[in-house]
Amino acid sequence: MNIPDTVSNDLPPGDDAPASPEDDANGATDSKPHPLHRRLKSFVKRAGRTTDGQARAFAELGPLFLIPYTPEPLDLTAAFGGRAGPTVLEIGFGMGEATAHIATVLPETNFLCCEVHEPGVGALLKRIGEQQLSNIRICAHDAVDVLDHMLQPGTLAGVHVFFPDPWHKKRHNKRRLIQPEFVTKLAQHLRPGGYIHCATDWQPYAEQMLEVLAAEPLLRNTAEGYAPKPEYRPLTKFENRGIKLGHGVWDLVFEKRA
Ligand SMILES: C[S@@+](CC[C@H](N)C(=O)[O-])C[C@H]1O[C@@H](n2cnc3c(N)ncnc32)[C@H](O)[C@@H]1O
Repeated sequence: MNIPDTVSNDLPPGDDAPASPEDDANGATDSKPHPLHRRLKSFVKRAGRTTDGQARAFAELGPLFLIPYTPEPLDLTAAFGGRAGPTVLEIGFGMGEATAHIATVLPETNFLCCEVHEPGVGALLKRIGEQQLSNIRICAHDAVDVLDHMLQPGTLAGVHVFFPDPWHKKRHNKRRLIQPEFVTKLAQHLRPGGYIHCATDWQPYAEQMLEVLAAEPLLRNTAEGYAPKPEYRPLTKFENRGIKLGHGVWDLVFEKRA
């Protein structure tokens, strides 16, 4: 199926958008929440126009590939049309370029992919149609809720977190996805031998990732320090642009201990 597009909406992935209390629908503002009750809010919804092609993909493919968020355990095999297979959770796929590539090179794996940016969801649906992908399902919802309410501990074969919002400013660092409590939660949801693969082009965040992942007792590093880029992860347009500007990229791959 080839769904034509009319307007390119291949925006660079979201960056350090200013956070304000109004952005924060659930009230996790910068104003002193109790640390034990602070809820991770790792994104600010970006504006963005859904193209005609993306809208068509929503209408035609949404019913087949979108998993609605409900705070109840998800039957993963049923969600993938009866296809039992290892399931990888991707958090924040942006426009889905890497996601679609990886789903093609790892056809036996089921990918449950979370993204809150609507044009990105449309873009991935469009790629699913164009590339005839059957091993992706999308939950257009906060991955923190999905993990908390829809996924069972010990079930995931892997977690992909590629170029998560870096939240550069010190006072926004707490919005970073890769921080101790969330990594513990991710590790608990992995099956033994399952992996977490993170990548970033922001060195201070890479350093934080390495420190936090290495400190999680359920995990072990598959490399000494940063990992070589696994073959399945493609160099995206965004990453190539960065590399041309001389920016570094750091991959981290940690495995759940048996
Ligand atoms: C900087 S972009 C990177 C996108 C993509 N992984 C890439 O490499 O191009 C980070 C994305 O993560 C999404 N995101 C951040 N927190 C999220 C969450 N808790 N649940 C789902 N998506 C999230 C944002 O909407 C944004 O599109």
